[in-house]
Amino acid sequence: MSWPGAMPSWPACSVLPMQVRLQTQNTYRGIVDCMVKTYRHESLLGFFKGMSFPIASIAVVNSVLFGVYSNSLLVLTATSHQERRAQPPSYTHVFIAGCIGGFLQAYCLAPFDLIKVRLQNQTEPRAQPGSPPPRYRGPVHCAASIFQEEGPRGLFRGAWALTLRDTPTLGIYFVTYEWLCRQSTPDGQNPSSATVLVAGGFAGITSWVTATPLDVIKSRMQMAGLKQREYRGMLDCMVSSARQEGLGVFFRGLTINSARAFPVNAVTFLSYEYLLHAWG
Ligand SMILES: CN(C)C(=N)NCCC[C@H](N)C(=O)O
Repeated sequence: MSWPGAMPSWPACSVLPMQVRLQTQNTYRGIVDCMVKTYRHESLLGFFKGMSFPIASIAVVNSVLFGVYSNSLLVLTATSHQERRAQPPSYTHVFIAGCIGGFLQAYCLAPFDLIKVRLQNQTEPRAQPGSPPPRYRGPVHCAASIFQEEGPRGLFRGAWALTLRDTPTLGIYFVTYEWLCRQSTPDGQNPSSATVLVAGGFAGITSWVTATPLDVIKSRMQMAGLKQREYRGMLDCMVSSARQEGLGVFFRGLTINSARAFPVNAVTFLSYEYLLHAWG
C-alpha cells in the first residue's frame, strides 16, 4: 500500500487530490507527473477522491467563517453592514475579525479536512477481485476507523497546524479583499460585481500563498497517524521535512492552491456580498 501527499472546495475540486499528494509524498516529479500517474493508476476517479466530504462540509465551514467574521466586525466597530460603506472599518479591525473567523472555522474544519487528506492519499485503484481492499472504504468508514484506531482525539490530528494556518491567513484574506475593493470603488459606494470577483479571487490567492507552508506541515501531521512517519510535533515535522527535502518542501502544492483559489474565492465573495444585500 502506498501513501503519497491535499484541499477542498467545489469548482476546481478535480485537481485537489494532486495538492495533498504533492505535499505529503515524494514519489512525484511535479503536478503533471502526479496527474499522469493518478490517471494511469486510478483512472478519472482518482481525481475526485475524498471530495464528497469537503463538498458536504463547505457550506457549514463557510457559514461559520463568514458569520463569525461579520459578527466580530459588528462587535469591534459597532457599525452594521449597511453603515460599513459610509464608515469603513479600519484594516486592524478587519484583520482581527478575520483571525477570529479563521480560528473558529479551523476547529469545525479539522475532522473533515483530516478525512479528506487520508482519502486523497489512498492511491490504490478501485477494489478489484483479488487485490487488497483500500484501507478506507469511504468517508464514514474512514471517520469510524480513525475513531477506533486513534481515539476521538485522532479526529482532530493536525488541528493545531490547521489553526495556525488559518488564524493569520484569514486575517490577511479579508484585509486583501477589503483593500482591493476600496482601491477600485469610489468612497461610500458598494463595489461592483466585477470588483468583488477580482478582489475575492486575489484575496484567495494571497491567503493561500501565505498558508501553503503550514498547509504542507498540517497535511504531513494528519498523515502521521498512519504510523508510516511519526513526528514529535509541528516543529519536528518542519525541521525534518526541510532537512530531508530542502526549503522548497514548504511550497509544494502552491501552484495548485493558487490556481483553484481564484475562482473559488471570487464566487465565494460574490455570494457573500449578494446574501448580505439580499438579507439587508
Ligand atoms: C487557509 N486559507 C488560506 C484559507 N482558508 N483561505 C481562505 C479561502 C477559503 C476557501 N474556502 C478556499 O478553500 O480557498
